[in-house]
Amino acid sequence: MAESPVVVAIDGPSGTGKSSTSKAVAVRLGLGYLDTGAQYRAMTWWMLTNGIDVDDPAAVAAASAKPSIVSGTDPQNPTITVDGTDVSAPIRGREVTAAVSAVSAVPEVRSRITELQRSLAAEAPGGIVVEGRDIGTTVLPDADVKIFLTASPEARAARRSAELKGKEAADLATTKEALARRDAADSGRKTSPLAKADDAVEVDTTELTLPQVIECVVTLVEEWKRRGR
Ligand SMILES: Nc1ncnc2c1ncn2[C@@H]1O[C@H](COP(=O)(O)OP(=O)(O)OP(=O)(O)O)[C@@H](O)[C@H]1O
Ligand SMILES: Nc1ccn([C@@H]2O[C@H](COP(=O)(O)O)[C@@H](O)[C@H]2O)c(=O)n1
Repeated sequence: MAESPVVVAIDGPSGTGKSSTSKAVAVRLGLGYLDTGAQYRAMTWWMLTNGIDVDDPAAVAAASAKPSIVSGTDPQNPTITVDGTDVSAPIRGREVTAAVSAVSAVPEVRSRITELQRSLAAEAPGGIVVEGRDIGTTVLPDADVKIFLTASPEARAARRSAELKGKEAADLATTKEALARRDAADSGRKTSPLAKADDAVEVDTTELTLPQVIECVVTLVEEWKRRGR
């Protein structure tokens, strides 16, 4: 008999390893993968490209229904398009990163993107790993397994700097400050802030390698399956 789908929610601040872990867990367990940060980045890219003032919540709200954002959920090849254009590269740029917390704080943006996330999760045939900031609390409060990843600010800044080396790299202190600023904005917004769900398992990844974090999450999902779903 085919196994029923499992829905895994992975939340946490920036640079804690959500994307790397979620993708690898999805591949290991044969699940879909959804990067919800990419959807907020895609919305932000569209606002910037279309000359919308991202610091004007009313202007962002009024435009938020316009772009068509489509996410592909194959963990081996996650995709994101806006009005048919592949935006996977530009959404990672400095301009989008600096503006995304302002755009994602707008309630109309969140309700539109939350709707997309819920339909993708419901459509995933064998189950899905969804990563973000509010998946366990708001988007999928009934997720089967909920994880909240953390890591020290130093470890997160070091990881991000290593990742950006040779691209848009800034010094470690600047990177740490930028991460702290984004986390503060994401945790402090009124609508659906970054938060750990009461029933999420917190995993501090500061002293763990990426393969150890992946193993830990796979074990939690397998334990959940063994308990009889
Ligand atoms: N446990 C770990 N040890 C060392 N490096 C790690 C670990 N987990 C992730 N990394 C590395 O840290 C960087 C950031 O990881 P990742 O993009 O998965 O984090 P994230 O939580 O999704 O960040 P964001 O929310 O900003 O997208 C990547 O280069 C990744 O390879
Ligand atoms: N569930 C989520 C996911 C993301 N955001 C916002 O998007 C930004 C970018 O996320 P990354 O994971 O790609 O770094 C993030 O800083 C949040 O502002 C969100 O609000 N909810």
